[in-house]
Amino acid sequence: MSTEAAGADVPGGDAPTWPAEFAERYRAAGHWRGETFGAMLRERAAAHPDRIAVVDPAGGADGGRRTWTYGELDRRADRLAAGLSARGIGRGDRVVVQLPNTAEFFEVVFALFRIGALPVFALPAHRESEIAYFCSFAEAVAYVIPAEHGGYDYRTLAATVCAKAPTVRHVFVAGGDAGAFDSLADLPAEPVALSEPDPGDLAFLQLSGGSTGTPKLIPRTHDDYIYSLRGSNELCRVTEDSVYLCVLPAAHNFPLSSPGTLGALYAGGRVVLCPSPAPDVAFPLIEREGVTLTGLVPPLALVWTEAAPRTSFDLSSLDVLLVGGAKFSEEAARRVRPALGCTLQQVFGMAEGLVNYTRLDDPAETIVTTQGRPISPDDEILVVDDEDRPVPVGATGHLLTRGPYTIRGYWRAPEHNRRSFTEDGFYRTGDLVRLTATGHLVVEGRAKDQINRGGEKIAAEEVENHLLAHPAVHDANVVAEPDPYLGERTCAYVILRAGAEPVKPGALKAFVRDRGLAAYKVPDRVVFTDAFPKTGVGKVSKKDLRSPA
Ligand SMILES: O=C(O)c1cccc(O)c1O
Repeated sequence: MSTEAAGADVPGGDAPTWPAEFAERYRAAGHWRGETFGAMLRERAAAHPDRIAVVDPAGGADGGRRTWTYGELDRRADRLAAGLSARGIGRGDRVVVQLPNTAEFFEVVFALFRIGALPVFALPAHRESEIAYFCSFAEAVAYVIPAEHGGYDYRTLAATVCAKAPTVRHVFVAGGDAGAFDSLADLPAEPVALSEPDPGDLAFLQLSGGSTGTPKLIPRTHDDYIYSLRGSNELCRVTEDSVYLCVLPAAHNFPLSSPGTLGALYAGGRVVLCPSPAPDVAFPLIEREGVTLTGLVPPLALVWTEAAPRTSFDLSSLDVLLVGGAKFSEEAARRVRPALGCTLQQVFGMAEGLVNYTRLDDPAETIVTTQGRPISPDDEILVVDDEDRPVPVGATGHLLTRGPYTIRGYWRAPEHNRRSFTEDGFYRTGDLVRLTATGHLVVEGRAKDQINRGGEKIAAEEVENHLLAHPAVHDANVVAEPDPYLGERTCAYVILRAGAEPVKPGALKAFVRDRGLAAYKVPDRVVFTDAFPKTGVGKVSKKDLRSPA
């Protein structure tokens, strides 16, 4: 294994990795098989070059349907890899990829995999604050954007980011007018010989929902991630006949890997990119493309469940609906099969690794009342109290986990890693769970300071820091409050400076938005207060802020 790229457990490495005896065990068990993403696509393309890999319903030159076969995706990845190499992008380089659900996402990502460069998976919703941070922290050499998407001009964002992050030498624009930057379409070149990365090398950096002021980067290897895909495919029964509809942002870990687009491609199946999660966009695609499975966050699952009984589109090809990202209420879960005519599969996962699924043949009660069990027999689960002592089965405690596809540390974050991992390498998920007698996990809440806004994770501290930058703000605390649709929304409790100019809630929200924060992180509600409730030792009690009663 190349210790440099994988970040060995040695001083100077970018991130801790698995100790040798664990790596050996995971290899011996057949979990890590020495596959890489680049070789995976090459093999699939050789085995079935003419089978369709990717359907982009609006990606054609005329705005119509565009399809790429495995052969074409493979050729495109090779040609783009050659073009990117010619621009000096090489092994281990970081490239921030912020693309919507379009076919180019896969062309770019597989080209980077071929080079051994690391995509950093940003979301289309991210703005200057997040992107400038990812680019600077990751010392990214390039940044890939659409020209425009959802009425937003990413070229303007890129100009700001470049001014703040001097390591970014290239901005590549996929589709549309590249403006001052380079068009992705101009890059492809005659394929060149590139040496395959090692399966133990990092493949990409995924984003953490996090609970700290700055998002953390998650280093995933080819070996570990491909194992999670293979395991997911087995549990979700993904085969070459599967058609996965990618509704959520393609870069997010859930639609990427659980089993997601990469799982579908691994199986030789088909990926259909959904440009919008709205039923009037997704339902016609399900009918036309014969979609067999998809993944949704709970608020979208509610919308689909309500819309399905009234639709004139034929949804009968849909076998499995995965729901995850936030807790799905039992009542909503019960409505899935009657409304959509498919099997619900709950998934409780995290970009750091561990993914749990209800099994397709679990009893109906288990499927609606639990968040499933781990993919792997080698996923180790501990449920502990505040002192790290195991709680009895059935009691609620902190979820700790270690296993063949769960990271041993964040990228370049040694101090944070000391808090987020135990000495023997268990990841402290920050989730509160209980285990049922059948070994299924039930998510009961969370201990980390995070808001889960319909599946979008928001670190309270990150938003608080932006509020604190306002001249009239003395102190701020951001907490979750219940929302019937999102599950949770954000509420910012703010103490204004004595004698400061009066400021309205709307002005504070606008202030945060103007600082370049993704819109989903802007507080839904701002409440002014004179004091925060305190705990016994005088710390702010977020628990009491959450339930003012
Ligand atoms: O991050 C998540 O919320 C998530 C949910 C479901 C499945 C996953 O893989 C995830 O990473």
